[in-house]
Amino acid sequence: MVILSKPAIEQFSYIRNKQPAAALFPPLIPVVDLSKPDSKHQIIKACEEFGFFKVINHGVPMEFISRLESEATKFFSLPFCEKEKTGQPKPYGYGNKRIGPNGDVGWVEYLLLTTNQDPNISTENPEIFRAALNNYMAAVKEMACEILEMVADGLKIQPRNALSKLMMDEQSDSVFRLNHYPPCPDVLQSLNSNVIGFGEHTDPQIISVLRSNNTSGLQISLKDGSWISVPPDHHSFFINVGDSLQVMTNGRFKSVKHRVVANSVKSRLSMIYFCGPPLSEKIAPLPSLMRGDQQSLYKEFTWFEYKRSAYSSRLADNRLTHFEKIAAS
Ligand SMILES: C=C1C[C@]23C[C@H]1CC[C@H]2[C@@]12CCC[C@@](C)(C(=O)O1)[C@H]2[C@@H]3C(=O)O
Ligand SMILES: O=C(O)CCC(=O)C(=O)O
Ligand SMILES: [Fe+2]
Repeated sequence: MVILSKPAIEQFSYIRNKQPAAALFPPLIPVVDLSKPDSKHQIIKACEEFGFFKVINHGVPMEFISRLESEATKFFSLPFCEKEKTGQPKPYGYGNKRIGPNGDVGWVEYLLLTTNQDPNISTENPEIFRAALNNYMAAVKEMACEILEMVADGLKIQPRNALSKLMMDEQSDSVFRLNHYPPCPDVLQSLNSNVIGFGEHTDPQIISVLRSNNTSGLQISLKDGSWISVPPDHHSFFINVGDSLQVMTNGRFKSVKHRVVANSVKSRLSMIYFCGPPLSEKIAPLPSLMRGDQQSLYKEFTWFEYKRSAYSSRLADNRLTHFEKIAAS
């Protein structure tokens, strides 16, 4: 049995201030069936209202998903000293509890990988892990590309690949993350508060494509500041609008604030493909979305500049505000 001393208990973050609870009947998370002809309109609506939606009939073979899940489970079950051999996430590698370089602490361990280089994961059979990763990432990338083309279509942006080409570019700075949230011992879950698995934040990229096992924990924040739990569904994917897409739509879409709370019984395993543009890409509202003399709400910046700023500010900060033009008073 593991006995946790008081200082060890105190180092984790809890949800202290209870935000307004979502209404008695919280809104249902939009579900987009990618095989339906009107899915682009549903995507636009969901991006405007929630910055978040679930996709079904996505075309990613269940076999690819299960294989990667099983490889990731094997990896996270290794003793710490084995996992550590993968190297720290500087920027890519194995991380434990410290979420990113800022000292934010979560009840989580993870592998952070780049999507355009074979990773060096320390497992018994790295070749099998790599093959599972490559199959999964290629299929998810294709689906993400299709979704971004539907977004462009739905917004009447020309050409259709104006958004998708950024993540399809050879130089795209996309990242892939495997998160493992072990069951959190009850001693850490004090009355009325939950241990944080991953602190609240928005994803800085264009969109993120998330798949998890059947364990709950993911929550999204609604426009009124309340939080709702996302019912897990291991057959589907969840799409987050990221900060970059908020800027490219000049604020018409909002990036979704989300977090993960620890579960006391089951472990949660999530795999997330973060679709990023090339580092040198200018992140700015798409010209075809700007009507008449409409101005950009944001200053000019590149993905490199935004990423640097996101990594140096703390998780919960509304980091896009540094890039907003100050409204004339
Ligand atoms: C505290 C952190 C940890 C960061 C950077 C910084 C703020 C936002 C985090 C994320 C969140 C989305 C995925 C990720 C890969 C990203 O791009 O931004 C994460 C990154 C990391 O895990 O390194
Ligand atoms: O693990 C999850 O379900 C979400 C984690 C997350 O938001 C992230 O890694 O950016
Ligand atoms: Fe996230």
